[in-house]
Amino acid sequence: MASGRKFYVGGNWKMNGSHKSIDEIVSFLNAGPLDPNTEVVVSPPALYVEYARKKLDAKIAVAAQNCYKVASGAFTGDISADMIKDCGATWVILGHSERRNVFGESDALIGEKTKYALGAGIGVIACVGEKLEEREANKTTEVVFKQMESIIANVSDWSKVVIAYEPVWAIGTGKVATPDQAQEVHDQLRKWMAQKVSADVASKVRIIYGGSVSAGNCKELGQKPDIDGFLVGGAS
Ligand SMILES: O=C[C@H](O)COP(=O)(O)O
Repeated sequence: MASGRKFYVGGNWKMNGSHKSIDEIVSFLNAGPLDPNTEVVVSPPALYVEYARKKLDAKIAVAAQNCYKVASGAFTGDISADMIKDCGATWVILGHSERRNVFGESDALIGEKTKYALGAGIGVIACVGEKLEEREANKTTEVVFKQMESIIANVSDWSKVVIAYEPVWAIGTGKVATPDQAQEVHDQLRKWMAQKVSADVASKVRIIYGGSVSAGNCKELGQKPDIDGFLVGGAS
């Protein structure tokens, strides 16, 4: 971490949890102590967003894991940014690799969702990342920049966006990117942002890393100058 960007740590619980397990995590988190220089956000499944929000201390923010691109309508099974806000959460994760690769979400749809969520007053954790075969074919930046194009075209307020670089090959595999591998992509992303958006936005936007982050490896990763936090799955 460097240059005044507040460290950001998100816990993405994915499709896991119950009232009982959430109660346990909430008591642990509420008991703290939390570093006041770190923004902490937890992301329960949608059904538990409001429950977690009501139980957690105000110093811990809540994020939904996904939402659709409009306020309401005939979209069975989905939720909107307006509903997330109504339930007291302030962030949404969009473009997670599981949404892209399991549910087939496109860059264009993720861009539209980003635009709508920001407009509705919800912050966006925008996820990008390459698959193993793309990294092995030296296409990491090509892939990540393409995913980013649809996001930057839809951002109205960069102070409400956190970028999560999550190499797909590192997610849930125990195969964490080395601090140098992650730093390299974060640095390239920040330079790309400086060119495509502005030097000011590039210097202020938080770029967090996700993919097999644990208590054991987070310290070394977090010391890299362009790693501004984490999106943690299993370990959260
Ligand atoms: O959103 C979190 C990422 O998918 C990382 O998951 P993981 O920590 O289980 O590898």
